Amino acid sequence: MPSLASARYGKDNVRVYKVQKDAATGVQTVTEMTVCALLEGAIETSYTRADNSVVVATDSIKNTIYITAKENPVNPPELYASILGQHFIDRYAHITKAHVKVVVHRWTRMVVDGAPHPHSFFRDGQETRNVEVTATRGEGIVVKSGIVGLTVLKSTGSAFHGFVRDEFTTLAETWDRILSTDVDAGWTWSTFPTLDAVRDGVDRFDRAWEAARGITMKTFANDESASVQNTMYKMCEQILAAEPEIALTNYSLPNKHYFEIDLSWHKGLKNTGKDAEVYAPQGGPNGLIKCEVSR
Ligand SMILES: O=c1[nH]c(=O)c2[nH]c(=O)[nH]c2[nH]1
Repeated sequence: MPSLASARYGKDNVRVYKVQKDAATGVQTVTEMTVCALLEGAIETSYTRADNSVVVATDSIKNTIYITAKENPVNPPELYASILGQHFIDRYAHITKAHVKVVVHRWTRMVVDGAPHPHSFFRDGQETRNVEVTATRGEGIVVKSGIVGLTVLKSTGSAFHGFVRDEFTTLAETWDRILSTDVDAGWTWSTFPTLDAVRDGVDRFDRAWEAARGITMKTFANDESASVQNTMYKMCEQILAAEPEIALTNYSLPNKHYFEIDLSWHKGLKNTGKDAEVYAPQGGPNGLIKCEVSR
């Protein structure tokens, strides 16, 4: 006899834009985000017995996402996601858990003739600021923050040697290689018992995002990297040190390979080792290195 092992449902890919207008100065500030909200609770009968009386329509969930954005701050995204998640478990007695994901897209203010423009912005890269919140009745609010899609490259200052050599190995050891990745970094906060606890000291979220972004770039740039594994661990250690309320940090980093090209067949051109200048960037396969570091 089959039984429903788990279920959640809601609205995904809800695109939201909010503008804040400073009437005194005329300066406008914009936020664009993509929101997903999924609910769990006593909803089994909607799956097993066609009982829609327990279903908050996904259309209503979408409306709630807009209304919550209108009536509350959308920054920092950790606060907006927590307000939205808490709303669903407060409002519907049979909903016990709400999962909210917010992806914030970059709109960076233009500088025109040396001055910040009051209402014009540009997309400076595909990097997003991501937040995943789970609000559970009686258990508080779990918040995970992150950076996704920050593409970085260093042209030297990276090595990889001393790895296992056996009959499966063709890779040469290297003391100088290109290192490039798309940063996916996360940091999970100690569970907040209430929404008020999220609100108290709300500055922690922007501070941590700035710190994590800075640590990621500075460590990537300055570390004489022995491997992706070791460099990412150093990043995690520093993020934990920067914010006492962060319980866990994680990275997931593709190793985007750049292969040397032997051009010696053409007029003896030297383009390998210390003479390497022209490389072939690879699509795939790529390495994929992950870790989580807790206190
Ligand atoms: O930093 C690296 N870590 C690896 O595990 C690995 N494996 C590989 O082929 N190249 C690399 N580089």
